[in-house]
Amino acid sequence: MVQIQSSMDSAKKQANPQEERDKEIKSTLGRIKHKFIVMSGKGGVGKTSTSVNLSLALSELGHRVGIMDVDLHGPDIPRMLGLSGMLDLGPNRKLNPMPYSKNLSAVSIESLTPSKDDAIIWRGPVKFSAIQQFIGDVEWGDLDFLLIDSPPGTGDEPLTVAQTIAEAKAIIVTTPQEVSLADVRKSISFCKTVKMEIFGLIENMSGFACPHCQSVIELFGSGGGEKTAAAAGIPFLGRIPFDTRVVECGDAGVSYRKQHGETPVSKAFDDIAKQMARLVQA
Ligand SMILES: Nc1ncnc2c1ncn2[C@@H]1O[C@H](COP(=O)(O)OP(=O)(O)OP(=O)(O)O)[C@@H](O)[C@H]1O
Repeated sequence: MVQIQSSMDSAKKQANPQEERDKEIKSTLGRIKHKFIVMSGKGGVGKTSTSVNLSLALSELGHRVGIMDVDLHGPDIPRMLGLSGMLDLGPNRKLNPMPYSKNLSAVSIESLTPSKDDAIIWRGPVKFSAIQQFIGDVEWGDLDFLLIDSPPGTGDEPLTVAQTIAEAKAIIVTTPQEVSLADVRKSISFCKTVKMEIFGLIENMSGFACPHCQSVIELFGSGGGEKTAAAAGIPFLGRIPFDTRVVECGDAGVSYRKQHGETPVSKAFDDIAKQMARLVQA
């Protein structure tokens, strides 16, 4: 937290820190066209993998994309993108995101801690303040899409994003099993309570795409996400099959689409990215 702390040092901020922070957040967000928070009711459903692969797909369509995690307890974005190191402070004392490619850059709360294995133990109000500061202190420049990966559930992190970025829309990720879908309904209720628009729902690990014959086996069932979305009256964005190579690529920090080209998984992400681009224009 050294850099983030130092950017708070000006006398002006000390005079009225919240007002100054609100101004910084407004100016940072003013240059970002579409902001999304990627949520899930339950852990391990592939929310971070979805955020990363969707960001890659959007950036390859030519959109300028930023990806950020506010998962203070398990920030995995840099690892999945093969990025490491600390964030730099720019000349205006703002944090520079880590470039991944021409169109994609990333920031993670992890990049502010000296060791990747350091656990962050913060309580609600401290988290709220740190996340707000983190959002305001990043110099993204002009972006078409910002994807914010939040921890599972409906705790402080998604609440802070909802309260800080009024125009953020939620993308909810689920797996097809009933146990995940029950938690999705809690996420839907959370969004309604905090008045955050739900952009859509994605069903991940929806069938197993056999790497040998490319046929799809319904591992955890399929279609529950679409039914849940229809029942809640929210858009269904698509299904992503289970593919063991997603795990290998995520663990190795390499891009799935670069490594494996056109597969049912890359096609699913491409289709969702195209749909997102189309829907935000509508
Ligand atoms: N479509 C998929 N096919 C196969 N494995 C997947 C798929 N999506 C995600 N995974 C794997 O599932 C595991 C959990 O994924 P991920 O970390 O993205 O979930 P998460 O919802 O962000 O978890 P967390 O609870 O940490 O927030 C990872 O090992 C990831 O590689």
